[in-house]
Amino acid sequence: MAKAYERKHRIAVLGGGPGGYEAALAGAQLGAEVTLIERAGVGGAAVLTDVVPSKSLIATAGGVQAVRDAGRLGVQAFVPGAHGKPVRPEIAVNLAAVNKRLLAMAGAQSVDMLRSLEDAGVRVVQGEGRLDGPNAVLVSTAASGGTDFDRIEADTIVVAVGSSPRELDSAKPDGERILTWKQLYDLPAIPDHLVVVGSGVTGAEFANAYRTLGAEVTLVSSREQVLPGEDPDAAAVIEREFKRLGMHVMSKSRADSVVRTERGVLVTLSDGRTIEASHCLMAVGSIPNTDGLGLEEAGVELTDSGHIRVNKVARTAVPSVYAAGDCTDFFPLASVASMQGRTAIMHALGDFVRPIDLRNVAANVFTYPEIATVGWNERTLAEASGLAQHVTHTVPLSVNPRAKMIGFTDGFVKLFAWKASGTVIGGVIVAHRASELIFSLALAVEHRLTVDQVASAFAVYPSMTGAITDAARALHQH
Ligand SMILES: Cc1cc2nc3c(=O)[nH]c(=O)nc-3n(C[C@H](O)[C@H](O)[C@H](O)COP(=O)(O)OP(=O)(O)OC[C@H]3O[C@@H](n4cnc5c(N)ncnc54)[C@H](O)[C@@H]3O)c2cc1C
Ligand SMILES: NC(=O)c1ccc[n+]([C@@H]2O[C@H](COP(=O)([O-])OP(=O)(O)OC[C@H]3O[C@@H](n4cnc5c(N)ncnc54)[C@H](O)[C@@H]3O)[C@@H](O)[C@H]2O)c1
Repeated sequence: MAKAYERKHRIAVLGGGPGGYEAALAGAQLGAEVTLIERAGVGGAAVLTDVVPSKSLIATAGGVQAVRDAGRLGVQAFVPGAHGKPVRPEIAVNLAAVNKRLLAMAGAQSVDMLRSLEDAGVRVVQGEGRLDGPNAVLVSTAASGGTDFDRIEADTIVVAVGSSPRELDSAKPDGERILTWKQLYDLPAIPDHLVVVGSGVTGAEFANAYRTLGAEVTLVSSREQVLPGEDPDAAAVIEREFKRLGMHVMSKSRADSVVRTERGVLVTLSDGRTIEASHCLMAVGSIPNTDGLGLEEAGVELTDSGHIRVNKVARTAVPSVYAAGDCTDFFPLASVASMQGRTAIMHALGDFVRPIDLRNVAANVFTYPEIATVGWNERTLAEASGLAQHVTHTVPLSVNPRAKMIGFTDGFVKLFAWKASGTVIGGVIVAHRASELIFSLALAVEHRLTVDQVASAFAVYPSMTGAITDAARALHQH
């Protein structure tokens, strides 16, 4: 057998979502022999069932919202009714057509990604994989015409198997009326009344989108405020907006059970109250797909929740096994999965590696308005109180000229900086398309710019980014 340095480094990647995809591409780019094993489709849950379909549905809801908001700018639509009296036309959404469009888009993106892998020289094997010790993967390929078990030996294994919706025994999804977020795209029409259980990011995004598309929506939120993981001021703006949209928000309420009735569903809360509705979406979190993968047998350490423990370069407790994405104990975000996948391979192959700093991750909640965040936040700063002192400033969008012009003033830009040095350490933007505005703050946080450096960059006039430079200017220390 050739010595390790005389032959190509062999990499086996388990799972083809953002984590596995990026790992495989990076491996091929660095000259390794890469095999990627995927049981469903390249792109993973991110492309096929989670990020791409949900953000496409939200884009349609955004279209509806834009038509409704046009009145604020003086745009009116009417058709002549009886006796020439103007009648307002109704907005109609053909959900079957919307779902068809977004599933086609997701499928096409998966095919594009498969082609990119193949063009890069990655061998893609369709099948269900599991570890056979720290240097081999067993793949069941019978369903796709291969041998029952292929054994792929590897110098490095990257596990990127993602996660699945958490299911409650007392509220089992049936794919028709009681649904996980993966089953929403079979709906032929907008539900009459959708109960959304769980007000984390997934629940909040879907509740917002379906309400905007015309469904009656009840959001069952176990906490005092929706979006408990977000900046409290930002979550308050969203909750206000939900109520303005006519959503029923039931705070401090837990769903005990959800059952089918003749006409729909019956949701029973832990305090005994009940809600009758046509459909129920369960958005109560995820569990990692790490069961039965031979991980612990190979020496890989898991947390109590079944997530794979990894360090900042995505390495597990076993030197030859790395892990990326939702199956790890890092943030469950597509961008983080990709970064972990790339970092794992660069580390394994001895290339330049920058350890991942979770604090610098930019994230976005695709509600209307959106909440974009990066860096330190009020909670992490409170936990670290006494260690360091910070200053903060908030600019409401109601004073931003561009926001006023486009008729959208419900939001703000909040900046955090160290008091002594003026270094920007975090920010929150609540705005229409906040996801497109946060990058400037992500750059500032990642590269430790000071508030004065941010303030001295030109922002276009008029623009929402003007609120970022305004906030930075307000934090100038003299
Ligand atoms: C509704 C929703 C919306 C979201 N929106 C966003 C967003 O806007 N932005 C964002 O950054 N994140 C978003 N996320 C999170 C994002 O989807 C995940 O962080 C991302 O999918 C993680 O990528 P991954 O590579 O870890 O796993 P996945 O995308 O889950 O891919 C894992 C792959 O592994 C395969 N697999 C599993 N087990 C095996 C096995 N034994 N053998 C072979 N293959 C296997 C699966 O088939 C799957 O294709 C959203 C999540 C949800 C639920
Ligand atoms: N825009 C995005 O980037 C995006 C979108 C969706 C998800 N995600 C990722 O997925 C992660 C998980 O988000 P999530 O919302 O799916 O899960 P989550 O675990 O963050 O939220 C689930 C919520 O459901 C509540 N809950 C649990 N059981 C309940 C019950 N019986 N009744 C009422 N409420 C109950 C929990 O208290 C929790 O607040 C996010 O942190 C994010 O990283 C990202």
